[in-house]
Amino acid sequence: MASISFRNVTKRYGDVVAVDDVTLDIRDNAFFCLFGPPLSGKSTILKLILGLEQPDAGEILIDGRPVTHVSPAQRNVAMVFQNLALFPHMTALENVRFPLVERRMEPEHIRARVADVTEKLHIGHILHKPPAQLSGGERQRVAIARALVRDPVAYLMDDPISALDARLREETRVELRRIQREMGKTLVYVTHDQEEAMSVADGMAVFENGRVRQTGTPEDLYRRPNSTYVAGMLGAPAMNVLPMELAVRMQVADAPDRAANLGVRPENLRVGLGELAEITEVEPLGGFTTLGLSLEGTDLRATLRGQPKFTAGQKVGLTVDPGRAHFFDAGGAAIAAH
Ligand SMILES: Nc1ncnc2c1ncn2[C@@H]1O[C@H](COP(=O)(O)OP(=O)(O)OP(=O)(O)O)[C@@H](O)[C@H]1O
Repeated sequence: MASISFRNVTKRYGDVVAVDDVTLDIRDNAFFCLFGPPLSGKSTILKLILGLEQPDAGEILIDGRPVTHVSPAQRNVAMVFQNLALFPHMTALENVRFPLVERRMEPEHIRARVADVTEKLHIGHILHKPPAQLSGGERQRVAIARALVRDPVAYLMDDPISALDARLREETRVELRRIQREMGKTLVYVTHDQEEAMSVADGMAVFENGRVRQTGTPEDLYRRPNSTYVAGMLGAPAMNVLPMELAVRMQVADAPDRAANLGVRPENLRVGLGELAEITEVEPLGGFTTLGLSLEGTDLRATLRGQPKFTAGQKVGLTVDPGRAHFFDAGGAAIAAH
């Protein structure tokens, strides 16, 4: 079990600042997501935790102890590599046992550890098979079992399910959530998929260009983004952001004087009778419908429940759900409503 903290950590590769003055607290036993676009520094954070890279400045603590001079092996943090990293000539069981055999552990201890981990991962019935005879999801679980059998203090995953198709991804992330809870271990998980991060994480950090823009629970970040950047990264369709000159036409109350832009999530935009905006697109998605709207040339999106009877070309009125408006200053920082 372990908490992991970064204190003003910077890591450079030549002129590139991969991680820029990052301060971060990952609590013990958390499912913590590092979320951000490509090249924003997420994988470098994992390498720093593992000890494969050293920070140029700042300090990393595992369970409150600085680890700058602690070797990767002594840190006892496990990286769960993707399924390709399984040994193809070994059965699933031999793969899972491997880290313990390599450490010359007692056979009795190995048996007990392997039984415990394979039971929690529900892979007892496939242990006799070689990786080539396993499905993508099964291979992933065997890879996780091999990482966990060592009993690390925390485990790390770098975008582990991005190669799977959409349905398998959904199933696997539910499974990962269950495994993490049952193992009772800190999991640091890199993803660039906002839906994945929102659905599995108890805590997350949103990255931009090596910097942490905001940390919190997914719900916190969704409800109270500190900037247009974070607001735009979470939620699909993305939050609508429009200049206050336009927003006043929707009669938004409580706008602070400094507000330069209004942010409103598609599900908080009310579409009704009126002449304010024009519907440009109707996208029925079963349980809900997404509308494309044009407000004086600015494109907006609204998400409505069910399949309301709107058609493209129709004029409509727009208002914002009370208390659901976000305000941002000219630099994109969030400001509180009056
Ligand atoms: N070994 C390295 N040598 C030089 N530059 C590197 C090295 N590793 C990472 N970088 C650079 O550091 C920055 C951050 O990269 P990193 O891989 O941490 O981002 P990421 O958010 O994990 O991206 P992705 O989602 O694409 O994996 C990038 O500009 C990258 O090119």
